Amino acid sequence: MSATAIRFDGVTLGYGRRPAVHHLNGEIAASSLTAVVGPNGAGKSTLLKGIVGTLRPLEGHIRLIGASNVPVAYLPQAAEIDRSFPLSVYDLVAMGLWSRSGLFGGVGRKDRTKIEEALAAVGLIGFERRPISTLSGGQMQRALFARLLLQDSPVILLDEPFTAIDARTTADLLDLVRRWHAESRTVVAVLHDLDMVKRAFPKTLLIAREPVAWGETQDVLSAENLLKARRMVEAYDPHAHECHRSAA
Ligand SMILES: Nc1ncnc2c1ncn2[C@@H]1O[C@H](COP(=O)(O)OP(=O)(O)OP(=O)(O)O)[C@@H](O)[C@H]1O
Repeated sequence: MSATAIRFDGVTLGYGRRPAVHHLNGEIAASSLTAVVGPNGAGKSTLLKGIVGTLRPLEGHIRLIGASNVPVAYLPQAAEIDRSFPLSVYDLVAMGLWSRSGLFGGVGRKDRTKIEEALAAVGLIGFERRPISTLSGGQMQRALFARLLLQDSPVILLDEPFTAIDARTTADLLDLVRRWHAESRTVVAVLHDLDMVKRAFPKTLLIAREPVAWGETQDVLSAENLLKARRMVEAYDPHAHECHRSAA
């Protein structure tokens, strides 16, 4: 696994001309396990979309350092996934191989073994033929984690992966996150459960439209920083079109 860092240079991300996240400079270290936290509307999902590349920065650059042309594995928020699409669990999980084999690469014997291993790792053996529309929220999240396993990417981004998921499923999926970290992948997760962040995520980026604190989790999650983040989001003018502050 080639260790990959994520570098931000003067990054502003937004929609139209409206900035949602700005003044972002720094690096998510290769092989680190980082939580992104902040109040609602702080720009956490926007940041992940910028790293994946579905949202291009209005200013500045986001670069992956260490891996060239490797697709980032990305789990969007559950609300963004269309579950009415007629797809079986097996096919959903197999899609994880597309980034490597291509859409029309076909699924060979080795691939079938990998798919079965991924289904076993998330406890979904026996669910292969089930349409995804019939899965519970937790089962769907297990299937999506199996797809991430097959993507085998050095960079994995998770947007609120444990929201509305029961304790057992959360524990199982958190074990996979720990496994990815042990394999030296760079893992970034948007989370709201600060107790979980303190327990399981060594690094944290606290944002409120711009970075408030970034570093060791125990330093970042101080009462003072959390209050500052809340006030910054509350004070933010949603109608502002441009930011006149220097990006430095
Ligand atoms: N597609 C979009 N078009 C226009 N504005 C958007 C779009 N997506 C997000 N925004 C705005 O960008 C800002 C940041 O949103 P974002 O979803 O990144 O926040 P978040 O920190 O992930 O919030 P939450 O914790 O509620 O999921 C918000 O003001 C939001 O309304």
